[in-house]
Amino acid sequence: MPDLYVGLISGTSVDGIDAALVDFSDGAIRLIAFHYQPFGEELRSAIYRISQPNQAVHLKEYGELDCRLGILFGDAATALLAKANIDASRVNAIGSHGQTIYHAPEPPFPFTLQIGDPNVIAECTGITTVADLRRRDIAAGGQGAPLVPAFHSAVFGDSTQTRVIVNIGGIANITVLNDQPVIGFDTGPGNGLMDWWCQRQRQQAYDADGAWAATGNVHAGLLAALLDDRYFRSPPPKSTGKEYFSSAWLTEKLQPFGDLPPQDVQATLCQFTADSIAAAILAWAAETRQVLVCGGGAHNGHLIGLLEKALNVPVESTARFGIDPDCVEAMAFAWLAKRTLQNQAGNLPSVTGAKTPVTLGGIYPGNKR
Ligand SMILES: Nc1ncnc2c1ncn2[C@@H]1O[C@H](COP(=O)(O)OP(=O)(O)OP(=O)(O)O)[C@@H](O)[C@H]1O
Ligand SMILES: CC(=O)N[C@H]1[C@@H]2OC[C@@H](O2)[C@@H](O)[C@@H]1O[C@H](C)C(=O)O
Repeated sequence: MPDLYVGLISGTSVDGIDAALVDFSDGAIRLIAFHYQPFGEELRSAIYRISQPNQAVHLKEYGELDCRLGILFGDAATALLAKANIDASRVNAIGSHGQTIYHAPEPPFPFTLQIGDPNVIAECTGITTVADLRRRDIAAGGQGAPLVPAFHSAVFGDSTQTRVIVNIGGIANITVLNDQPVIGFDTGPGNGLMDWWCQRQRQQAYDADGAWAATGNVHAGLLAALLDDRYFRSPPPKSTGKEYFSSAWLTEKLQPFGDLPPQDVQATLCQFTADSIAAAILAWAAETRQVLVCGGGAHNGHLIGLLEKALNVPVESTARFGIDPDCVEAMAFAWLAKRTLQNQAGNLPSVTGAKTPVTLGGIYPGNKR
């Protein structure tokens, strides 16, 4: 009998909702269906606005967006199940990450905030919904992120060699898997700054395949300035977000290089992303011969080429292990929901820095009585 869970996430790129239907029966992890529901421009801007550091936000605006996203997450789950021709009553639970609008794990009052009201998701779908999956880890002294390394370990773990999983979303993170406790942390910007520059200069959501970056020249001075940041010098556990690596951060870094051609800036940002990921891998898994990439950055051939060059190791897609690179994060939240319902820990203290493993999230019951 299938053991079905749905995972839902909208990541830091704020492009839309990824929804995955996963079957965990017989100890396997099988993707049954995937659905992507893009956000419209107006919604993206509303999310951007509310996520700005130092932005005054009316509680009404916040509450409405929380509800609106709850409806959209519920719709995405419903569309996913329709695609798979699966009745909601057959799904054990939804694991919903929601949309991160702020991540500030620093003391004295660390917090992280994901919205997309799980009450609404449970009510719309009738399916028990597990959400708010980061804050218990923070309460236990952790960063609340990244959470996906535990899933990477379950799916890609191999104790005979060191394997590194790299997720390149808006922010990038790595997971180091071998016979030692899992290491995992955010390395810094993924596609986020390249996206912002591309949108500003070319009114395009992103630089497809890194083709525009490939036309520019890397500027050594700007590259050095970008890499000169305390985040890269600090050891894990660590996590970051677009609140830190923001457009304001980039604007300040660009200031002394005001007259650079825009394509050179893009080329340098792409090199910066590759170099900051490579430096993290070389610092914590220098021996690795196997690097697997997932997240949207896996489709940026120019970026992957730069990463391969910096590491001198082939960089392959997680597809090689049967997992579509665009589905990994959503599948992870299906997996985390199952852990929570079984009262099993979802965090890895070796990754997040939490004092103990903890069962993550809140449970919002569905309407199966
Ligand atoms: N064909 C492509 N060429 C280049 N880049 C691409 C391509 N397809 C997707 N991307 C990049 O991937 C991004 C989306 O990646 P993804 O969905 O993994 O991010 P996310 O999940 O929102 O982020 P995070 O993992 O930080 O939460 C896009 O914004 C774009 O920069
Ligand atoms: C706070 C937050 O939403 N963090 C994201 C973000 O996007 C990538 C990276 O930064 C990672 O730490 C995390 O997402 C994945 C799903 C994680 O928790 O592993």
